[in-house]
Amino acid sequence: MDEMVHVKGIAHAFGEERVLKNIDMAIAEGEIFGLLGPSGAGKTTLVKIMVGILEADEGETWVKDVQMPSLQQMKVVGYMAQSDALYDELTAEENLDFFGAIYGLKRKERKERMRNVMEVVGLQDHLRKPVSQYSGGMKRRLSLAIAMIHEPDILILDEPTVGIDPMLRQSIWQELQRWQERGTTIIVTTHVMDEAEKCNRLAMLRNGYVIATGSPDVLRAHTNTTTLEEAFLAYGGATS
Ligand SMILES: Nc1ncnc2c1ncn2[C@@H]1O[C@H](COP(=O)(O)OP(=O)(O)OP(=O)(O)O)[C@@H](O)[C@H]1O
Repeated sequence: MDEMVHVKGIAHAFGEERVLKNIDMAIAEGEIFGLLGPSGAGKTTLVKIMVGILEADEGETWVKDVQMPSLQQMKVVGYMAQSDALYDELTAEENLDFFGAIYGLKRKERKERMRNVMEVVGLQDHLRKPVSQYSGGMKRRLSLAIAMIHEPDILILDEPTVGIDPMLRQSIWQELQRWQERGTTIIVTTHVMDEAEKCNRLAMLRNGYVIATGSPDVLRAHTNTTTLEEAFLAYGGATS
């Protein structure tokens, strides 16, 4: 199986604070890969480096054999940030159209995919509404739809289901699994254990270090624990 994302010896600091310390990670094509860790562990910083919007102080990041940051790889990656990057004064349809055009989609393609991704996130009836009238959860869902509009090979989602109700969260995960079946690689940050459970493999992060990597079953088996929470603690993941 091909490697989609390869991170080698990544280190990064903000001022004096060393946020990532010697991170190595390889993510294969078609995996759902989770970055699990408490707030401040460095998950967002790491995904920003993978996406290419932040350059690490040390190390290399490769996405499909191209070294990041790379403008060319923008079309390969769909990124959903933790804070929504939406145009409030535009409608959802106009936002999707704008981002679709940036990714080089033709008008007809944009129309078709718009409908499709808005159904995935349950917003098909709100296409014409200005984003300023969206709730926080609706904005999250629209951000996910935007990350998906160009059908990227790799979806990188930073806490995609925060603020989304359990029913919709479940249906979004089902859709992510369908995308995976079609070959999409999905990288997702979370601190929710039941979401981590849905990942094929996980990297557990704490204080800028990867403390363990493996499938949920392997991580539990290695630590002789029954839950991922217990496994995280057994690997030294106390949050204090
Ligand atoms: N732009 C920045 N400038 C200064 N410090 C930053 C910046 N971005 C992140 N940090 C710091 O880096 C550390 C790691 O932050 P990061 O957002 O990567 O963690 P996280 O694991 O994603 O946390 P959360 O789950 O709360 O999103 C934190 O201590 C944070 O304060």
